[in-house]
Amino acid sequence: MSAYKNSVCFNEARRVAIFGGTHGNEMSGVTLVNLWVKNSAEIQRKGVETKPFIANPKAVEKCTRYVDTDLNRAFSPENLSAPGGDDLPYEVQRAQEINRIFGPKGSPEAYDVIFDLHNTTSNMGCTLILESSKDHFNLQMMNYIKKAITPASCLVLLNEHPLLKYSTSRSVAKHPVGLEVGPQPQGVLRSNIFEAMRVILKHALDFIELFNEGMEFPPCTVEVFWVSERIDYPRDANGNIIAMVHPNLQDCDWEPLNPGDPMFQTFDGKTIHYQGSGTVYPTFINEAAYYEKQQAFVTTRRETLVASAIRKA
Ligand SMILES: CC(=O)N[C@@H](CC(=O)O)C(=O)O
Ligand SMILES: [Zn+2]
Repeated sequence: MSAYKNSVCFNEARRVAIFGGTHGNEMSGVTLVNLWVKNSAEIQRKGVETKPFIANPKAVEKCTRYVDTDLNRAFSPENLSAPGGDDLPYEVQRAQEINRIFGPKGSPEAYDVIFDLHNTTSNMGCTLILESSKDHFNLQMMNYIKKAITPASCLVLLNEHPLLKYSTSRSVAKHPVGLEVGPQPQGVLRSNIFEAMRVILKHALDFIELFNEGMEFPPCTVEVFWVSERIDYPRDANGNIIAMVHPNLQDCDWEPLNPGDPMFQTFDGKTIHYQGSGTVYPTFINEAAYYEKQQAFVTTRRETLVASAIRKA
């Protein structure tokens, strides 16, 4: 039957959703999803039902990240089972609603794939975000997309960390995929960023169609950047920021940062150096939405993962 030994089987991915506006001020995803709600021809594929969906309509209306609390942190078991109805924060109510429509999270009824479209103010380019190093379906999808968009490139950020992982909107699906494209200011549309996002989605949906048609994908390797540490801005005793991202680091997402390299510049011009033990790859450098989260950037380690061959069950 299979051309490869140890091929991992997955069910066909028949139910796919594309979320835009999980954050209401990230305009590429909001705009693409609104377009596709009007006319979904571009995102339909044989044997797949793809649903475009505005995840946080109230935040989109106000062009703000969220109304009460960050929707992309709201899908914890506690929130999803919280009683309280109308008294709950808006985004917790919305998370419960999304979980009813696309989940329940962790159940066999859940959607197969959710693509969640985000923009960053950081100079990250095209970034696909995964939550598990063991999801061979998603790893194969990453390999397919990377090859398909050559000579353009996209990197894979793996957010699998006991403390830094958070409960995302897309985590409701069996195979959650984040797509983060930048740099783009909040509330702004840039054509290059919009088009880059659109192209990635096209290839991702092509992959799903091919998989459902029975194509087998041979074993491969995928380079990932594995989240390792959150770095906050230097602060005074009152919690106020006392330094900015150093000019040598600003916009240098994914470039190696070595012990001793400049990291921050204080308001009186002093340089603060990176004190880690080895080379890391910083990303989400100076992301606007992360000031409230006490995060100046996140460090990652570069690793090569092996993806097993996959085929449909
Ligand atoms: C800038 C931004 O919103 N980034 C996303 C990343 C993700 O989707 O995992 C977030 O913090 O929710
Ligand atoms: Zn976002």
